[in-house]
Amino acid sequence: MALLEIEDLHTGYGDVPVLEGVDLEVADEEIVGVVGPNGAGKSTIFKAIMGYLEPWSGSIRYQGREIGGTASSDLVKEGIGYVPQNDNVFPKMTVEENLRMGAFTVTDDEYERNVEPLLELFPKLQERLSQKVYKMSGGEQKMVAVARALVTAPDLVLFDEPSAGLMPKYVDDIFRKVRQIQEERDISLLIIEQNVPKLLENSDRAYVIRDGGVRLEAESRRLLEDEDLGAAYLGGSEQEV
Ligand SMILES: Nc1ncnc2c1ncn2[C@@H]1O[C@H](COP(=O)(O)OP(=O)(O)OP(=O)(O)O)[C@@H](O)[C@H]1O
Repeated sequence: MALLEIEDLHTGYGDVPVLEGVDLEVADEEIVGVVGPNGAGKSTIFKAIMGYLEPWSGSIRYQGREIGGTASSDLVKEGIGYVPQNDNVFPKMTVEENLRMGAFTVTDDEYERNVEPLLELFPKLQERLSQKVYKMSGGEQKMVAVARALVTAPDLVLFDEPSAGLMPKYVDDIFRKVRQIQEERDISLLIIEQNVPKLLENSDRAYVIRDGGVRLEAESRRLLEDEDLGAAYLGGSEQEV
C-alpha cells in the first residue's frame, strides 16, 4: 500500500471540471514530482488532497484511509504538511509566532522537540525568531513556510512550487534543505515545480500533468536522461511541458 493513493480523481471549481481522472501515488520515503504547464491542474490536485475541494468522484487515500473532503486541520493532525504556493506565512506575525501557529496540533513539548532541528537547519530563522515575517526577504519567508509545515513532524509534505519567486542561489538552497529534511526524517514529499530540471534532479519519480490528467509517469532520472522522452513531454519554452 502506498502512503498516498489517488485514483480516478475528478473535481473542479463550481461546476467547471479541472481534474478529469487523475491517478497518482506516493510511497513511503519517496520524493515525487508534479510538472506540467500553467493551468494544467497541478495545484488543484494539492487542493483536493488538502480538503479544500471535494472530490466529485474517485478517491484519495492516505495510509489506506479515504481522506477526500477531510478538513485540512484534521489532515495536519494525521501527518500531512502543506506548503502552498502563496499566502503560506502570516506576514504580520514573527517567525516564532508563525512556527507556533503551524504547531497547533502538537503539545508544547513536541513543539520544542520538533523546532530545534529545524532551527539548526535554517539558522537564519533562529537568528530572527522575533522578527516580523513581512520584513524578511522572499527566500527567508519561504524558509518560514517550509519550517512551519514541518514543525508538526509530518510523514508527507506537499510543496507547491518551492522555488517560485526565488533568486537562483535560494532555489539551490531550498532544494538542498528539502532533500536533507527528507533524508533525515524518512518522510515522503510531493512537489510541484516549474523548474523542471531542478525537480527531476531532486526527486525519485515524476508525473506530467496536462489538461487535468496524468500524461506520463516515469522515474525522474529517466525523464532527465532520455532526450526523446524529455523533448516529447518536457520540451518547449521555459522548460514547460
Ligand atoms: N479558485 C479557482 N476558481 C476557479 N478556477 C480556478 C481556481 N483555481 C484554479 N482554477 C482554474 O483551474 C485550472 C487549473 O489550475 P491550477 O492552479 O490547478 O493549475 P496549475 O497546473 O497549478 O498551474 P500553475 O502552474 O499556473 O499554478 C486553471 O484553468 C485555473 O484557471
